[in-house]
Amino acid sequence: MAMLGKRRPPRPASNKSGLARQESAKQAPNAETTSDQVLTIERLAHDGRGVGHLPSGKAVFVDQALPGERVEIATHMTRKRFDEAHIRERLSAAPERVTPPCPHFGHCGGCDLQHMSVPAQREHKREVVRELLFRQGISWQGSLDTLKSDSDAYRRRARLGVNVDREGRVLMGFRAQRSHRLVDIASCCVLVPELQALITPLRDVLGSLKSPRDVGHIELLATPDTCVVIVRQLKEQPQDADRWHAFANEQGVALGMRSGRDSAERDSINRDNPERAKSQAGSPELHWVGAPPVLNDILTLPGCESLTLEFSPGDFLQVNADVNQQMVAQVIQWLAPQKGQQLLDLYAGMGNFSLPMAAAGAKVHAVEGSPAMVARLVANAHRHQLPVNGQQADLNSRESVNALLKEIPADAVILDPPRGGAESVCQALAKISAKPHQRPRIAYVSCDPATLARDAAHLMHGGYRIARVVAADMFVHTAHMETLMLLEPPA
Ligand SMILES: C[S@@+](CC[C@H](N)C(=O)[O-])C[C@H]1O[C@@H](n2cnc3c(N)ncnc32)[C@H](O)[C@@H]1O
Repeated sequence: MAMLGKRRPPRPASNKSGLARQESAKQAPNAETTSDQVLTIERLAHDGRGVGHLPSGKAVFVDQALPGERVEIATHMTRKRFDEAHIRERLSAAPERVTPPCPHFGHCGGCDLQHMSVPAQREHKREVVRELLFRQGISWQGSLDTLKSDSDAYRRRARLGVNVDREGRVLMGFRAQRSHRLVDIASCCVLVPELQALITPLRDVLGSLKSPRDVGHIELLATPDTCVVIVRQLKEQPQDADRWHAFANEQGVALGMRSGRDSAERDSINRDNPERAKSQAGSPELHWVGAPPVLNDILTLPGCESLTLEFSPGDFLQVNADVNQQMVAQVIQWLAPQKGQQLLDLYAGMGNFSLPMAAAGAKVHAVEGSPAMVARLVANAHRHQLPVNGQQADLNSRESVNALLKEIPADAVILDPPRGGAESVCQALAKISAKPHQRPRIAYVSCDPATLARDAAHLMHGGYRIARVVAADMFVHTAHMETLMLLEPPA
């Protein structure tokens, strides 16, 4: 169902815009007042911006514009090959346009697609997958369904920046799009309800602090049994500590403090994972106020007892619990592990795929880069008495990957890499020197369809074929997505 045509040269890991390459940019002089043009939007870019063309043929990426709309634009950035603009006046509206549910949409950079209906967002994401595969010479003619949740209030983890402006007002929120400017928020409709309920009390406590300037950011996390608030306190302030303790008691949340200056330490495994690197790199040690909470994720999958996975605050956690369970169920359904089959779970984290696969009968060898997460994964498997072997390895290293594939001949492989993808692993799997029918089936779970397409092309050049593709709407109202792909070895 997927045809492999002439292949374009591999593209670098995508930037968020899906544009071919970063170019030097110039702020358009007086763009706000002088550069008004009327355009018809032709299509959506990967990041959800509308794309139109000036009479000269130059492309323009327009914030919050939808295909078919006529818009008068104001250019805010000019580049050599394209401009970037926003809508000055919308002259017509596309049928997919809806009123954004959040009052902060357009200022806050947390969401980029709230002006589109959710079905249209999902169609756009499916198109992105098809197009990125096509760019790698892969024409996917098969179905492309979407795993989705009924609720848009999905985000069980968030990091809110804190700042004090020139007038002395305390701001708490997310960064504006393509900017470091903090947007003050009074609500956030994509957070799970337990975290939404903390926004006003957090604003109140921040407003009552003697030194709000000494708060860097606040991390929020909701598990099935508890809510966690971790405060990054840049300088210890004992008088403010009391206020935080009172907040934790009133709200019934577990409170952690990271106080003091950043250390210079960097966790090398986080280099490929900017989100986690940001939240962990060099942060001072975490101190719990009161007893440390036990953080659990609970997987309830069809035909399987529920599985409890314990984790620590800095660990990778799939942000949308409902869609995550559907992804795990999908991978189990595709690989249909038989008793005794050997499975390799690569980029295994705390065992989100390893444990359910072992519970379904497979012998699992799980590989993860972070030593702390390997320990967590092994402990989680041990608690459930499941046959999971944990190994720490850098899966970007060709030597490690080649040794691993030689040592553990697998019936099936799960890949769930960070945004940079799993190029070394896929290049090695493409060259594996087993008889075709002994080569493993591969379930690839990706958070960047551009690197997935690149890696799928490597596998197809090694004889693999794409059997199934599914999009997972893990991050509703944003241009981010997960994509699942099943690749079969040659018959
Ligand atoms: C997208 S997460 C997936 C985790 C897990 N499969 C899950 O579903 O929760 C990617 C994982 O890859 C790990 N990782 C990042 N770079 C790595 C590398 N070079 N080698 C091995 N693991 C790496 C991260 O620590 C993280 O746990």
